[in-house]
Amino acid sequence: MLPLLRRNLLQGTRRYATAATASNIVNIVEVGPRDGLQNEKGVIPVSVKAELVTRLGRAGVQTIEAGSFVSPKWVPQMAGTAEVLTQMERLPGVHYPVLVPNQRGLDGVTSLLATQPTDSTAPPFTDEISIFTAATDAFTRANLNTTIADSLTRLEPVTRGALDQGLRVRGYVSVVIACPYTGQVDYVRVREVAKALVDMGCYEVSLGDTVGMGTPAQIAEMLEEVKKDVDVSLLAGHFHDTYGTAVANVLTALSHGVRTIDTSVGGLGGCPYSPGATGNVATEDVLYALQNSEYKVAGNVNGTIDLQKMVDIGWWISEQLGRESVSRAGRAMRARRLREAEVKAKL
Ligand SMILES: CC(C)(COP(=O)([O-])OP(=O)([O-])OC[C@H]1O[C@@H](n2cnc3c(N)ncnc32)[C@H](O)[C@@H]1OP(=O)([O-])[O-])[C@@H](O)C(=O)NCCC(=O)NCCSC(=O)C[C@@](C)(O)CC(=O)[O-]
Repeated sequence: MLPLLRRNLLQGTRRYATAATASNIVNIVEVGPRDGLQNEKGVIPVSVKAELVTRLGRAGVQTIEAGSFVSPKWVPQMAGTAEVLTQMERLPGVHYPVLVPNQRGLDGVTSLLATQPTDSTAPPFTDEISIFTAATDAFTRANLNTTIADSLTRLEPVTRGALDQGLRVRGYVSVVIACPYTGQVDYVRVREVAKALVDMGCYEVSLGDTVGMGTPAQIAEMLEEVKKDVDVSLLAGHFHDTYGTAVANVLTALSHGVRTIDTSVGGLGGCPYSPGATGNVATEDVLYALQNSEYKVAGNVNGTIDLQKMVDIGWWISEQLGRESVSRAGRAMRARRLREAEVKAKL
């Protein structure tokens, strides 16, 4: 326990001790620029991706997953992440994690960091990587071309290498409820993989309902299983909204002591290896749902994240992609604003 505690302190883990003493502060990890955009069919210019990250930072988001150092043959939309990191505005104290699947990905991050002038007072291009695996071999094969066991063996030296150069490491476990290839998932497997990632050195493990099929009852059961081996303060929830249960799943996770939630502005996204899955729960929907609740979302605009700005960003990026925002709160708030403007214009 002690080495783990020390490592988490070093890595600046999002903090509180146990569910019983959990604070009411909710941390948002905005994954729109990565999970949101990775599934797009068309090519998205680097300038648009960089502007998206910049806008999210200005809206008060404290952690923004900025892209991936993965094979462009596997996920073409994430090509150019190094350029995104150099072009976007980087704000002090804001984390910009990037997804890394292997040593080659970490080498890309290391090379980029080496180009940062040593006398620069600007925040680093990034201070965090995210590694990822899954709770089934079938999904791991589709996503990483290997098994769970091999992925963990590969990721161990990557994690060590990242920690050695002072980077924080976050872990993902995909398909924690259902797998698009093998169906219902064994939550014991989720617990084992999550524990392996924590033991490896991850300061936090994000549990992904990749397919977006999970119901609140299933999320609760899965979390209670994982919590047998992993302290809830080290867990995050990552819920896709395919069946419309994502906000309910967020509330369930919070009631089970989870205090970090991955969200995607405008409800962008899907997973290239989970056919039919829709985007992550929309950031705007989570911010809206948590208003006037016992929870307070952490952020850098008046101590929180600016919901109106997020609605505008959700619409802006959706229009860049040639469609409308799918955030329910984003749509309703914009419609209301337009209606009010019309009424005012008639006066
Ligand atoms: C891991 C590999 C590379 C294995 O793929 P592989 O084909 O077994 O690997 P390889 O070593 O044979 O490499 C294939 C080619 O990719 C290159 N390559 C190899 N590595 C890199 C790298 N890091 N960056 C750039 N290029 C790379 C490598 O050099 C080679 O190029 P070639 O010789 O053919 O020209 C591949 O499977 C991969 O990139 N997978 C990433 C898939 C991915 O990004 N999925 C989406 C993210 S996960 C997700 O969305 C779920 C999550 C996190 O959101 C949570 C949830 O919702 O559940």
